[in-house]
Amino acid sequence: MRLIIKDSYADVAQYTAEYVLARITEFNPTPARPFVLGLPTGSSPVGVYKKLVAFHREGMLSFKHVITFNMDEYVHLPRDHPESYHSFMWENLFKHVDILPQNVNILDGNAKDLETECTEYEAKIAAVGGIELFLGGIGPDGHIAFNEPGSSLSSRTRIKTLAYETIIANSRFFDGDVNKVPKLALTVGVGTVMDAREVLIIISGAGKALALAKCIEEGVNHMWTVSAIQLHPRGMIVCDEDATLELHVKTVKYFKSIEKVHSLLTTEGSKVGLDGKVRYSAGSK
Ligand SMILES: N[C@@H]1[C@@H](O)[C@H](O)[C@@H](COP(=O)(O)O)O[C@@H]1O
Repeated sequence: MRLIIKDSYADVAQYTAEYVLARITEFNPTPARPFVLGLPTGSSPVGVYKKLVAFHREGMLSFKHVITFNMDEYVHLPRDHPESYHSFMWENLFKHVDILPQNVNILDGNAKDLETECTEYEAKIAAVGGIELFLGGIGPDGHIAFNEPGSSLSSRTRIKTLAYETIIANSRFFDGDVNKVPKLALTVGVGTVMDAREVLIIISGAGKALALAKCIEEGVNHMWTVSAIQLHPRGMIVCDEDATLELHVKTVKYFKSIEKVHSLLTTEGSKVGLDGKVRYSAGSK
């Protein structure tokens, strides 16, 4: 697993958006071979979405052949409620880019039969060949999507009762009133996220520091569902310095050194040696 540590949230957003841009660009999606992208809501991806919109406006990125699947949605919150995840996604990303509405998939928390809605969601993901890249965030208790502590690490899309801690955390979007926060949600499972060919989790702020430490320095554990990423062949966490507060200095230095060596292997980085000295200048043999 890669842990990329950036100075600030702004750098996390920039890095993640550039990563998504690069992956879609190199995939070169077509109608017959679309790029399938998993997406989160919450404050963590907001800066990423702003950058993706900017790339689109600059003509660098098209969503024409991108199919998206969102992670989750509240149950029985009207779709047009300002805090529904439908509203969030259209406001923050979809209405600003050229995605085809029929390519947007968000669980319907008002479906007549919620269980069927979940089963069909999994079937839809499978029908388009699975998810290429799943972006995610986490809650302070280390949950991905709405996979609260204790969720099975092989769980699939289903109805989930929210943990009290999550209800409190999300009350900031509902006038600070816990009573207004829906208590149930539909969510992809940990297994659904981990089935993606690549998983990138954004973690920022001191409030997520304990969860990051549990995920990086301890074992895979259903009480910190994000830790399942340790088993993923292409898992990556992009975090800011604040989120590293609970990590050992040794851990932070280790992952930073890995990224330093990694950047040396790229064309740009290869001009500078591990000692920081320029090995050759552009144009030299
Ligand atoms: N279901 C969502 C998660 O998918 C999200 O990762 C989390 C963190 O939100 P934020 O990024 O605002 O901290 O919020 C909710 O619980």
